[in-house]
Amino acid sequence: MIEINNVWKRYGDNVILENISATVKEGEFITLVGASGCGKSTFLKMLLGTDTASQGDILLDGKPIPSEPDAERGVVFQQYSVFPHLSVLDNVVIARAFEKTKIGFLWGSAKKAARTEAAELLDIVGLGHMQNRYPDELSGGMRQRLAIAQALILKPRILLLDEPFGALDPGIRADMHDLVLDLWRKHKLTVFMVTHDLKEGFHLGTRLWVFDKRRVDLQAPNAYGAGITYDLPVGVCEPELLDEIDSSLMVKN
Ligand SMILES: Nc1ncnc2c1ncn2[C@@H]1O[C@H](COP(=O)(O)OP(=O)(O)OP(=O)(O)O)[C@@H](O)[C@H]1O
Repeated sequence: MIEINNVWKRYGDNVILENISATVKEGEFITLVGASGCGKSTFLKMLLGTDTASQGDILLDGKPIPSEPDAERGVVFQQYSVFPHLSVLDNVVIARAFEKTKIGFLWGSAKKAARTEAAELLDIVGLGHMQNRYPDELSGGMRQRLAIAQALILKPRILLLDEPFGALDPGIRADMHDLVLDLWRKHKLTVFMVTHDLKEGFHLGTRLWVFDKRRVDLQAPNAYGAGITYDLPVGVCEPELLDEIDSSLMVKN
């Protein structure tokens, strides 16, 4: 489904990502971990289409990934991306409205259908009872549920999650894990999720990627970028390897 071929990303002389190659099948759930600033978000942006590779290519079903975001790729960021002046329900409806009309407004039966669909999704993410409330009345976990509902109303095949639960308490995070795993299975999504938490990476999904620099020049710290140093199936990792990765990330984070 997705082929990443010798992808490099540079900003000026600063090499961020270096020679990344990987193949991802439909339905995989990949968690990405790596030191702060190593280029995980940049990588997600290239999958989303808001940033482009400096070299190499990313193919989706054999074709270059579209250079603009589209409904195939839904995204949820750590920073809440909700509209404060709209109700919870309208925040989900507007995501559909922008997709359909570019001006973010629906009429008649299209509006009714979008409202029904949005209400169903809010039930699924556990916000059915908050439909008429406003974002500032929601907790952090609830706002992330809302952001997930906004992404899902576009029926994406690929869900990109950039540290979506980083700001949440551990108990709420566990609930969100269950939600994301449930949605992944039910909607047969392909998921890429950035996390700072290696344990979260090993708990969720099917495959863990560790981003790190393979080579370092102390005189020129920006001369080399990060690659995928570990590509591991989730759940079968030796505890020693987990410790090894954990300590290498702790040194750099
Ligand atoms: N538009 C840009 N122009 C120049 N440099 C950029 C730009 N976007 C990101 N960078 C740089 O690219 C590097 C990687 O940033 P990125 O946000 O991808 O890292 P990250 O691994 O997601 O970090 P964190 O875990 O802290 O969120 C950083 O050094 C950042 O300053």
